Amino acid sequence: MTSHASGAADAATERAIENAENVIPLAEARSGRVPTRGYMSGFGNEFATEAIPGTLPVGRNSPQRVAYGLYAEQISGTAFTAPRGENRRSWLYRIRPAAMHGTFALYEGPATATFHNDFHAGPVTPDQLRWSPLPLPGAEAPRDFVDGLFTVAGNGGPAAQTGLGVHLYAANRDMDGRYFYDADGELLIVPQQGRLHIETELGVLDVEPQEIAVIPRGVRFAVTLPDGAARGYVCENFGAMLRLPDLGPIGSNGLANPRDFLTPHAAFEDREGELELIAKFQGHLWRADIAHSPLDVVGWHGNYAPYKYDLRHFNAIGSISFDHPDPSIFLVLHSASDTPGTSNIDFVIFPPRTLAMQDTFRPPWFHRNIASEFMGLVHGAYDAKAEGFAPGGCSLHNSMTGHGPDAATFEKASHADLSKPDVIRDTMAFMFESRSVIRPTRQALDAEHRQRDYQACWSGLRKHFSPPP
Ligand SMILES: O=C(O)Cc1cc(O)ccc1O
Ligand SMILES: [Fe+2]
Repeated sequence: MTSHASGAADAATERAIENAENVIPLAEARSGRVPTRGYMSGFGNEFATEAIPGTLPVGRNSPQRVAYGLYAEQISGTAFTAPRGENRRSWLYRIRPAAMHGTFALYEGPATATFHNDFHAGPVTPDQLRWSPLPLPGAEAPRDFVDGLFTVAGNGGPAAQTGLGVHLYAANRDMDGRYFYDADGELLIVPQQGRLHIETELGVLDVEPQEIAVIPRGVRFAVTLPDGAARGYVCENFGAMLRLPDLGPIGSNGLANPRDFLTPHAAFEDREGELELIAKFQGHLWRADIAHSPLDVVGWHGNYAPYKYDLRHFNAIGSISFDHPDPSIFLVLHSASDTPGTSNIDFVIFPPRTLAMQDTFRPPWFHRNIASEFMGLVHGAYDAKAEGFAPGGCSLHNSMTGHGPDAATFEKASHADLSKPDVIRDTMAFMFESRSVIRPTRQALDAEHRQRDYQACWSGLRKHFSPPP
């Protein structure tokens, strides 16, 4: 595969390529020979990046002829007339426009049955639910990132443009010659095991467990697995794009800091062949032939772009007096709803931190919330669950369903020595929280890896009541 200069390139183009100091071709990126390929720092910034210098037009977006014979194409992620502070769009300068592909037909592959938005219209159980990790596929039935997706739960949908899909992935095959885009939702990818090398139209994201990747609606990408196998979680956001929360009295720093969000430089491949484009559109998967790689954007500018973030950079803020605060202090990103303060999705993490609160039950309290909570564990142990919540596993506590520390955690924390701080190391749990009930899918309820005895973790809570005589 060559990454630049197709046979049709004219002499000026060849010269520009030879002289380029900033050429970051996808082939080299893929080979790992550009380890510090580099990202651009900031959240939602107006970025400008070109893999071949001179690609971006100056002073306009759509000149009569784009440099090097490229096509100009806009991708918008918000309404044209959205307020300036929320408006998201990018201009791509590419070898061929996104319009060029074969006719779509419904996809018929492993993911057809497992990756969808059928959030089970029937009665939804108010029980607490928990699952062990999704097993990795065997060598006899390899799955790539798309075919390895398994929908656990969700609400709303692409037609309503609100809600979320909660998916797991377990994969052991590269997407080779196969490209995917999701028109239904923005994808928040939370790797749990194995690195992901994500080549997108707008550049390459390399993510490892404890980092996240966000791919906006519509952006084409392919995933390869440097470690041979990978497992993790995906939140498909049907609503407003994820953004950083306001900080209120915390001030101008803290939680996830904007400079730690990284957007890739432009990188492209100039590849032709019998390739495949998979689209997710209105809850179904579609497939089309495509005779060239759609990852052919040589330069782009704008604020609609994929990014990654290392959760270990999260600046956790907590109580330094007493009481365990609400988990909203751990909010990384949220998708707003039409009701102020009530998110479509809150993405919350429980990172390493020190608990020093006095006269306080330090782990999460027993509670029932109006919001619904899907939790996953990327690494280590979670401080509300002594056993059973394994890395790669997940739990679902829907609206007004009682939950909290298991019996072992309650006994231990009720008698802990509070004169010393608890230094919680080596942990990374997270929550996709939603204002609406997160409806488990039929396949998740029936799955072998569902822990049907989950409620037993609270059955050992003894009666301690001893009223005064
Ligand atoms: O259920 C959970 O473990 C998540 C959670 C954590 C916390 O510290 C307070 C409330 C809450 O829902
Ligand atoms: Fe909770």
